Amino acid sequence: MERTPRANVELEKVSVVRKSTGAAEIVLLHEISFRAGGGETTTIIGPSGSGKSTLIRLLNRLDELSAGRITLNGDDITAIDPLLLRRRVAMVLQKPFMFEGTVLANLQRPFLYRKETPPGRESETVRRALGLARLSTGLLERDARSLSGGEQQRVNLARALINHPEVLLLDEPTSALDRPTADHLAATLHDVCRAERLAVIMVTHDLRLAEHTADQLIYLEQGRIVEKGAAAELLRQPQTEAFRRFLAEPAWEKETRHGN
Ligand SMILES: Nc1ncnc2c1ncn2[C@@H]1O[C@H](COP(=O)(O)OP(=O)(O)OP(=O)(O)O)[C@@H](O)[C@H]1O
Repeated sequence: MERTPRANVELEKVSVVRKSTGAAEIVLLHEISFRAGGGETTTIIGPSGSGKSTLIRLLNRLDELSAGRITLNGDDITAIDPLLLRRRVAMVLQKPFMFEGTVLANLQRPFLYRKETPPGRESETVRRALGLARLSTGLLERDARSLSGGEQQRVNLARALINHPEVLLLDEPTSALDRPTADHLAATLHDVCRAERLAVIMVTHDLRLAEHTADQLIYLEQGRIVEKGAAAELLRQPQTEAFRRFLAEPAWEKETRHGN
């Protein structure tokens, strides 16, 4: 079977500055630097409005940076065609999004979009994607919109993985799911990341998800990295008062995203 190449995403002093409604400029991200490697999960946490979604959206060019550089295996991502980039850097959003039609039609969608022959229900491509997302083949003919939230999020994951991406971006992947479903998805993500040697970069408010899946943890406040390091260590022993306070807030993992 095809082996996904080991990815290496590197951000060097990445800043994002936008004009606010007046003439003033606002800094959404300030000189963010980190490396995310294949087979590892990098989890980004921080208070609402700290820039987490902006950061993750830079990585497949849904947003553009103002300064600095992002490379994928050494190549500047601005030099990669955005459609090709999004094939290499797949994304799963907070709310599952299902196109009209069956689960199979949803999995075939990326191929049709690129005007390629879609893989059939018996193909290795479809079976592999279902297997990675831990979905049963019995669901293939079901109307995708009739599935439960957890099943839909797994179809999203299967659709994201069907093109053998090198990087998987996840923006609050469990926030629309109940606790047991979220825990199952977390276990799946952990296994997929290791098995496919994917660089997983995830934004979450879910402390359990961070504890169970993160290798590297990044804590953002007001667009700046406040803490960065091995997740298990940082969660056990925060280095800054700001992060300690954030972790101690009882409500932070229950908070849901607004906007975007
Ligand atoms: N294009 C833009 N122009 C001006 N301000 C923006 C723009 N996009 C985002 N912002 C602001 O930048 C800040 C960071 O937004 P972002 O969505 O990245 O935060 P977040 O950490 O993901 O927040 P949450 O956890 O609430 O989703 C917010 O204050 C937001 O209102």
